Amino acid sequence: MEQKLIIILVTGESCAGKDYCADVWVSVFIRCHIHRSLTARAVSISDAIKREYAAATGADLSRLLWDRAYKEQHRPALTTFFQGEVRQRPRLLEEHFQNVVYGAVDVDVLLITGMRDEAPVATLSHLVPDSRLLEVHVQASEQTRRIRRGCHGDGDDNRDSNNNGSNLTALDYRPSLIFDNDTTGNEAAKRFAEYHLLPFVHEDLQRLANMVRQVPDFPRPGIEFRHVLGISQQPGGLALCTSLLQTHFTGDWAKVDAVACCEVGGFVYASALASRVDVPLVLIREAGKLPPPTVSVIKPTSHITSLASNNSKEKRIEMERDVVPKCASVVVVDDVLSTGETLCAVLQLLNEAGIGAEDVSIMVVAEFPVHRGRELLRQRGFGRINIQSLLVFGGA
Ligand SMILES: O=P(O)(O)OC[C@H]1O[C@H](OP(=O)(O)OP(=O)(O)O)[C@H](O)[C@@H]1O
Ligand SMILES: Nc1ncnc2[nH]cnc12
Repeated sequence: MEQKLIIILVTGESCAGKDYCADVWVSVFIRCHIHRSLTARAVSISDAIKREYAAATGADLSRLLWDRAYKEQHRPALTTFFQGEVRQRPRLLEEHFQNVVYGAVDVDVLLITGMRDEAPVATLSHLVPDSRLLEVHVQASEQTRRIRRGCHGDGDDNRDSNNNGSNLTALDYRPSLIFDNDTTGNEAAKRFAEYHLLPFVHEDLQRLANMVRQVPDFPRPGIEFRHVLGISQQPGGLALCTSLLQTHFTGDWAKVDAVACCEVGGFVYASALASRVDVPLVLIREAGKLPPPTVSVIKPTSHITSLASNNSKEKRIEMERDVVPKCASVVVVDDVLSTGETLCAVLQLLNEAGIGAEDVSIMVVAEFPVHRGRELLRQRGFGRINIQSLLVFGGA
């Protein structure tokens, strides 16, 4: 497969069925015929701490991994050990995550269970900048989980018992996808994977990626520029990109009131998409170009503009104040997400116009995780917004 590895973090409360679902999804990827032959594997990140605990205490590792009663006996000591390690090694999660990923360089799709940390895509994606990192949150009702707890284990581990109760309402961020795992059997999980996960390995995404020309040493030596806007200059490029933006959106276009975009790159893809889904545009321009009344905010320079020009400095952007009703549902579309400064400014501007983060989704054509845009958005209070990207690129 030419596309890079996809990493899916399968999260959720204990006994929601994370390990079960991860195994079902592995089999869906392996059997899918969209691609010639995909390899997929599920790995539990919490095995690492069990390994370290066994080495430190002499406990039997294979029984810790496979013998539920034995693991239960060791649970309090394992939890204390884990907490002590986290205190001494604040980057324990990153270390374990990287070890799991490096241990699976041979697979195309890696599913990681056993992770209970806040907003893992925002905090970890820069560590795997060439890969698409997704979080699928598996949830089940209290009653279902109680029944499952009685029947079988679900990879309950020290992270589970440490966790301060991550049900979705308590999450102050938004997982990429949510799977309701309340029914018995694997049919619903299979359908979920076919509908929501397989699109990420569809060849059309690779076709789109192939339309992005790489330009070495532009705009500065050492930068491998990806000409994302150039997709629209390729034969069929704009149509393909528009159709992928439409189909990859996890919301319902019928409930969207407007597509918002910031000049200049955003205008190209947002206009084509808005026309296709028949939704009006909200145009955001540099201050002084739109007629009053407007609202405006400061926009710091984007990553690429700050590299391109020595005297680049922040500007104001604005939109017409009454172009979209307050509390309307808005999808923000941009060509690139890199540092996230542009999207933060757009979200602040929408907020000035009466559109809160709860009514906004974001779609970008390409994301550069190395610049940690998702983390910036989260730190600025936009962590609950759904951000979807068609392409993921590493590099500077
Ligand atoms: O995440 P960020 O670091 O903010 O980068 C992303 C922004 O960079 C580019 O715009 P730019 O400001 O360079 O202007 P342009 O669209 O007019 O080229 C791109 O169109 C995005 O809007
Ligand atoms: N390498 C790159 N190419 C194009 N746009 C970018 N934005 C951030 N990094 C970029």
